[in-house]
Amino acid sequence: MILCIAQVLPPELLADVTRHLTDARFVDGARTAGWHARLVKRNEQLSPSDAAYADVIRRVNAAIEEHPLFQVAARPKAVRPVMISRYTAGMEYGTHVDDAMMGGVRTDISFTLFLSDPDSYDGGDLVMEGTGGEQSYKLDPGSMILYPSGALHRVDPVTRGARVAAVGWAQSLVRDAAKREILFDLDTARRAIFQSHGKTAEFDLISKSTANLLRHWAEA
Ligand SMILES: O=C(O)CCC(=O)C(=O)O
Ligand SMILES: [Fe+2]
Repeated sequence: MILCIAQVLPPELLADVTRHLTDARFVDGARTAGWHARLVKRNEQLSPSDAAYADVIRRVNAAIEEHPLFQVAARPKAVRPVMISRYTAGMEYGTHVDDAMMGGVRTDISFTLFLSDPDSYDGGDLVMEGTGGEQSYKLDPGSMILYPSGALHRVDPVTRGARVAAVGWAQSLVRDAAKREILFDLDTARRAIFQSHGKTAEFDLISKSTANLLRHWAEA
């Protein structure tokens, strides 16, 4: 399941993070890629030595992890600290698959939280390369896409301006993407029932099934 979530960063936090990043120190991004991805990775990343680094990462991670849709779509067990990446003109990240393990975390879900205004740069689409074709994404600043870490993907070359984004990975309590989608659908349905009819008997039954499936499937 690929899911786009709008406004994960509230406008004040987005403005704050963007301001911090304007004159922050970025370093070559190749150092954090696996050996094969390194061959096609041409970008920059916020340096851990930058004064704003710890604060930016902590606040962006908190906003992502607190978001109710992220919680219900990802069922996170562990979330890696985000990397802040920047692509200026000529930079790209060619086709690759993300490493399966990062710092002891199994990567089930990858995510990109876009930070730049899409009008401020050309190119830089995140492209998912599925067996059925390609799908491109370029979201508004503060919005995030979640996608399965097992999928081939790339970032198209930036031809003007700069594309800045926070990228990260999560291990899910529910390893199987199809099971996560069932739980997500059930949760969405029960919330819709609650919105329109309140805490009905149907709501209780779907809530019971959602909770019991999670009990079956969660690897705590
Ligand atoms: O910036 C993006 O949208 C994705 C970057 C990416 O694929 C990665 O860092 O592994
Ligand atoms: Fe990637």
